[in-house]
Amino acid sequence: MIELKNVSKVYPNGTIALDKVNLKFNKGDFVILMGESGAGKTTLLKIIRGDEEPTEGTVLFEGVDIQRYNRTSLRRKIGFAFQDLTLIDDRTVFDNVSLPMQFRGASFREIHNKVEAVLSEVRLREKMYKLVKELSYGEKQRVSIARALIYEPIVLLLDEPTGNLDVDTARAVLNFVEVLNERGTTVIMSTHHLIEFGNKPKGIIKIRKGRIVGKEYV
Ligand SMILES: Nc1ncnc2c1ncn2[C@@H]1O[C@H](COP(=O)(O)OP(=O)(O)OP(=O)(O)O)[C@@H](O)[C@H]1O
Repeated sequence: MIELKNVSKVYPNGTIALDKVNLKFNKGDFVILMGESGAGKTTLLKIIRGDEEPTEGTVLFEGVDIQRYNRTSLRRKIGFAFQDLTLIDDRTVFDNVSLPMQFRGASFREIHNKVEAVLSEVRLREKMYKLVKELSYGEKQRVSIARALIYEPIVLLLDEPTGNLDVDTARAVLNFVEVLNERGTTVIMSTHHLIEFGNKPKGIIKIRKGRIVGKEYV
């Protein structure tokens, strides 16, 4: 469903973040991108979401060049939670999670029901009306994932979802993501450390200095 063909990304300052990357992701995959800091993981995720344009090569989503794919439907189909979280600290959890739906002009009832359901999934239902700045980092991480799930995306991109989390919270987040994957969501997740979780084999893609240096299953 997602295919990268000979994708390179050179930032304006000359940094080669990705170098001739060829990858294929299929529906229902659970793929972990592993690589050191600066390897190009975030850049790869941004390119898959169409947020960064490759300098060379193409990305196909459902067979269509992602740069030509309708932006709104792309945003709905590909949910993401990036490292920097981009949450609004002095707004409630409810506001943060519902923002994408508010932009779409959904009714309050529709928004409320959906937000409540998604927050229950990430076990944050009771924090719905708390301000984001009152939450722990692990809770913020889950708010960010909840927001990514509001449209029931078919692909979920997670950039270091367990970074800065203690082992138990990290495992809880990963278990939840695994449940989503079992329900059919394609998951592509970056990390630089691997925490053991679940039984289903995961594809691991190793990336170093912008190049794919290994593919395996664990
Ligand atoms: N906007 C940008 N402008 C210039 N260089 C950039 C930009 N974003 C990233 N880079 C550079 O591109 C390379 C890849 O960065 P990227 O953020 O994709 O790595 P990463 O593997 O996600 O690292 P981390 O694990 O630290 O998040 C790095 O050398 C980085 O400094």
